[in-house]
Amino acid sequence: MTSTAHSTSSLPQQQPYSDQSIPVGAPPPYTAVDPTPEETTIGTSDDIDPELAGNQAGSAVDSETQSSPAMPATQSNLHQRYLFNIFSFEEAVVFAIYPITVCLGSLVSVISQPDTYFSSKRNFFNVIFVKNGWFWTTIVFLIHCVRLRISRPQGLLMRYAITTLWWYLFTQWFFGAPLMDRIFLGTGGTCQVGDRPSHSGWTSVGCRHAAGEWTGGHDISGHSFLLTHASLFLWYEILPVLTERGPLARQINTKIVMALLLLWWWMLLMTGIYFHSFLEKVTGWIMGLISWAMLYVVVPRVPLLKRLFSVPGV
Ligand SMILES: CCCCCCCC/C=C\CCCCCCCC(=O)SCCNC(=O)CCNC(=O)[C@H](O)C(C)(C)COP(=O)(O)OP(=O)(O)OC[C@H]1O[C@@H](n2cnc3c(N)ncnc32)[C@H](O)[C@@H]1OP(=O)(O)O
Repeated sequence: MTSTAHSTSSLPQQQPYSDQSIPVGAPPPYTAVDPTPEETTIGTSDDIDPELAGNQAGSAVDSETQSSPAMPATQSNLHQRYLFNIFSFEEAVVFAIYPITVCLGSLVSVISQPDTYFSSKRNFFNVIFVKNGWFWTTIVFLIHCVRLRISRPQGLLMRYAITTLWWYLFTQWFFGAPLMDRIFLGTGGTCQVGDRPSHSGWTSVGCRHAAGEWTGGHDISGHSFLLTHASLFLWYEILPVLTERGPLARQINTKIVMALLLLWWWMLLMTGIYFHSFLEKVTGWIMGLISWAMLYVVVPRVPLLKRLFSVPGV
């Protein structure tokens, strides 16, 4: 995600993603306006369809090795990065949304906790959407992907696989009980049925089935985790499309992704107001950063991994 300066005399149509409706030979919609010999593009060459890139995509231009010190000041400012070179401006904003929301929700909860539709665990959006949150995130991610024209989809599949794996290990199964339940039990938590610890209470799901009370340990907020984890994944996949402001950004597919992101944000705010302690929500948020940090912060800085995962926007 570093700013890139490609010599585009041989790469006239590099773009992060291609719209299938754009004819071959049409002007490149996702390159910087006012192209210069040192035109700036967003996206890895691995994502580019060779058809649209004039069969030059295979020549894998590495954005880090190609960064030109001679890049015009106006363009380099446009792609300025912040905080140890981790964030572009848009990424910093997206990243900040979630800790701010957790803090805001927690602040509201201290002031007052009004009884509303969303204070009920049985509310429609919780039961249908968040409780099946990875399913919906997957569907919406597919909706985003089907309109992209990507020459080598392995990177995209691997990014989804890693993100899914971390969700699975943390919330569903980690060689037995999921990580979030192991942390709860390891910090002194038990499943109390009546006044006795239950033997079926090795997982929060098992405890619920035994009509027990999951109590005593550090109960990391699964909602805080899932909503942060899924949102950062979707944001980082869609940001290159949004920041280019091309035709893809106006497609219904983009709007569907944004609608789910809005719902995830709202539900995180509700979690902030009505559920868990502040520390449990903060640790949920931190755990929700792990695969994002790996895929979108570490991977782009290791050339081999960067090529393997072809992270968009990098
Ligand atoms: C050219 C290509 C073309 C391709 C075309 C292809 C087409 C293909 C078509 C189709 C393919 C489809 C493929 C799909 C594949 C999908 C794969 C999957 O992913 S399947 C898995 C789905 N499973 C999930 O998604 C589970 C997600 N849920 C979880 O992980 C957990 O439930 C989690 C982490 C969300 C929460 O766990 P907690 O609820 O037990 O724990 P806490 O968050 O700590 O909450 C404690 C209590 O507080 C409430 N709470 C917290 N925040 C709340 C809030 N905001 N509102 C209400 N209640 C809240 C909770 O409800 C909970 O209550 P209480 O214990 O249940 O009674």
